[in-house]
Amino acid sequence: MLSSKNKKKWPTPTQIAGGYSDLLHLTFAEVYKLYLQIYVSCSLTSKKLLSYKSKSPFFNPSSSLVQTSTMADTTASSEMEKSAKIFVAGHRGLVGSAIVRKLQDQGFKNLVLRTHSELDLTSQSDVESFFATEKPVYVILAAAKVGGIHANNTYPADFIGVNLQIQTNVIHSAYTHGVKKLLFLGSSCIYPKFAPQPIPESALLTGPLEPTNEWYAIAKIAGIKMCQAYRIQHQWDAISGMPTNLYGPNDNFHPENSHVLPALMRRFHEAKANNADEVVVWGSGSPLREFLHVDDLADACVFLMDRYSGFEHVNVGSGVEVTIKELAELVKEVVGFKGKLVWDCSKPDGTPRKLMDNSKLASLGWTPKITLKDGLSQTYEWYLENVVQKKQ
Ligand SMILES: NC(=O)C1=CN([C@@H]2O[C@H](COP(=O)(O)OP(=O)(O)OC[C@H]3O[C@@H](n4cnc5c(N)ncnc54)[C@H](OP(=O)(O)O)[C@@H]3O)[C@@H](O)[C@H]2O)C=CC1
Ligand SMILES: C[C@H]1O[C@H](OP(=O)(O)OP(=O)(O)OC[C@H]2O[C@@H](n3cnc4c(=O)[nH]c(N)nc43)[C@H](O)[C@@H]2O)[C@@H](O)[C@@H](O)C1=O
Repeated sequence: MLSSKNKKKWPTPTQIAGGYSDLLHLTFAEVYKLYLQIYVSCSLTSKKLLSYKSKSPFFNPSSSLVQTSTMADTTASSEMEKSAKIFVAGHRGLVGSAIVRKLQDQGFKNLVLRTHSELDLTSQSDVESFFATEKPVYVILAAAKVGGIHANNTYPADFIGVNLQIQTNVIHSAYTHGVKKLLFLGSSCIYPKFAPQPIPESALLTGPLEPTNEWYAIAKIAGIKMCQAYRIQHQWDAISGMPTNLYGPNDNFHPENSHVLPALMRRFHEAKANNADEVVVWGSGSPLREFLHVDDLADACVFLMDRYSGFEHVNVGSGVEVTIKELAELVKEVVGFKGKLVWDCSKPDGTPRKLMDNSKLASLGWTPKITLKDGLSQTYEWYLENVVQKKQ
């Protein structure tokens, strides 16, 4: 509310109209009317804005609404019970499979898992009856339409549509059927193309997105906002983690639709196997990317489920970035390809740099463990055993 103290400092309408009527070549009455219109409209807007600000955690995280609604701001979290039923959505993907490994390592035995063909998460009625029947206690949402720069750029309708459907169905049904806590996973592409580096969580919605993946990014931003909205309105414990570029076992090694790291691993491997002289790499090689091994991400996801219950999403990165050229040289070395690199500049570079600011997660007590070099060697071994040998 505008205080009466502030109001008294304003000149009276008569003073204003008298002072400006000559200057503006208007009659005293015209200036007086104009002033009153501006004054009324400004004070109404201020009142509306101040009333919104006093209720909104975006403007005022310590507002009374936030204080009385325990879920809207950060609250104490408790560890997941080892016997609790946990639904890991997308358990056969890169992230979901790593989360299942991590949970099993930690002694969680009551996991509920469904393949895409057993449960299509884009079907609202199927998701609804799954939750009604299974009644999981915790949900980790790692099912999504995912792909690299080419896939994102080529299938924008799928990337926005499928992701909005999956996350809306799962988040809403999880809430409706009494799930205790849900973790939603977004991606570093939610941030503006030219965000400050390293990118803090607060950079969300501060500038235009990278065009090659804006459709996917908009869906992911909607997921974060949906979790926040359910926290505010329903005091429900939905949290969001934003992973950087990931890699590891069970990645997608498709030649066009995958992310850069698995794409290059496959291309270098096939070039080596075929004694090729050169390998084509997309773009200029100058973009910077931060890579995190998926086992580190899985560890962070379980950590967040156990220890974090906050309104704001949390970045999950490695803190280490390389240029695409450096990455290509590293993958080439790990695979043992001896030929040369050729750059295809007709392909998009995407965002020039996206290094996450990981200080929030670090301050909670989590840090990554796997170096890029070790992670690459381990992933290549996995690729040889699980993709190459299975084809033969
Ligand atoms: N990979 C990366 O570099 C990054 C990933 N992330 C996020 O992590 C999460 C997981 O990604 P990732 O593991 O890489 O993706 P994957 O493509 O490896 O796995 C996605 C999983 O979701 C399942 N899925 C897709 N659509 C449906 C559907 N309609 N119904 C049921 N299941 C479905 C897939 O099953 P199926 O294969 O059978 O279709 C698959 O198991 C996503 O939210 C993604 O945004 C964030 C940052 C980086
Ligand atoms: C995780 C994140 O991943 C996507 O964003 P991205 O980081 O741009 O993803 P990318 O791994 O596909 O490319 C990284 C860089 O690498 C270059 N590059 C070289 N050669 C190949 C190549 O052969 N394949 C691919 N894919 N890229 C190549 C490529 O030109 C680009 O400069 C989002 O769409 C979205 O999915 C998302 O959130």
